[in-house]
Amino acid sequence: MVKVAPSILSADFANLERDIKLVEKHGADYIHVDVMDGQFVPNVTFGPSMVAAIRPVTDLTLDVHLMMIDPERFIGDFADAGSDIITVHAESTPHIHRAMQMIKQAGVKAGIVINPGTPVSAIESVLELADLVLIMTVNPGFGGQKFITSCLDKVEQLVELRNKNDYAFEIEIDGGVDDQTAKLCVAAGADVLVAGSYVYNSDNVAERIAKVKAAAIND
Ligand SMILES: O=C(CO)[C@@H](O)[C@H](O)COP(=O)(O)O
Ligand SMILES: [Co+2]
Repeated sequence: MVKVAPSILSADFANLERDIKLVEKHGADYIHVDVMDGQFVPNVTFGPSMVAAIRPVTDLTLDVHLMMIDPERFIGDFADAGSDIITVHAESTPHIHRAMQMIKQAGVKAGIVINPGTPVSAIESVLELADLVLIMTVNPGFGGQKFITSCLDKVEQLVELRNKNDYAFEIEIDGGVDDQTAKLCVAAGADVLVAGSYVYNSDNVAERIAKVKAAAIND
């Protein structure tokens, strides 16, 4: 069954502990933490102290998505804060291989992520280091945007590369996931689906998580 990673970007920041426990109770697999620096993306969110604050609140995997310029500067801090996966953008540093090495050396799972405008070929040389490959299906910076279907071609390419080379990374999709787009993601070969507004902007979080997971069963 596909894993679901609710993004706390769409949670109630004044009630974050409650909102994290709510999705944990209703079948979430990871907690997706969107870190934005106001430079790589036109929005500002959390730093390492937020990861440290939510670490004791949940046993779920903390899946930390760094949308920041030169993320190498903060990998140690995010690792020390209790991140389980740290994912860096290929577009965010000239030293992406070093950034991935640093994450692994810190004892954390290493993720690589590409924007809608970046091809899979840009990350082929670091796939051997990756525990997770994240495909953005919106331009990063905000929740609640429309899913860009053409990005799913990249998921199919990654499945092929993983098979051909015996890589072990999970394929995660982020942006515009709902009960309908989730079916397309699963059909393309995704293992983990981030869902922010679809899960949290609802009175029935349990049903929303169940509907995303059901995408794997219906297809
Ligand atoms: O990384 C990002 C946005 O940059 C995401 O993780 C969003 O938080 C997903 O939100 P929805 O598109 O699911 O509302
Ligand atoms: Co994200």
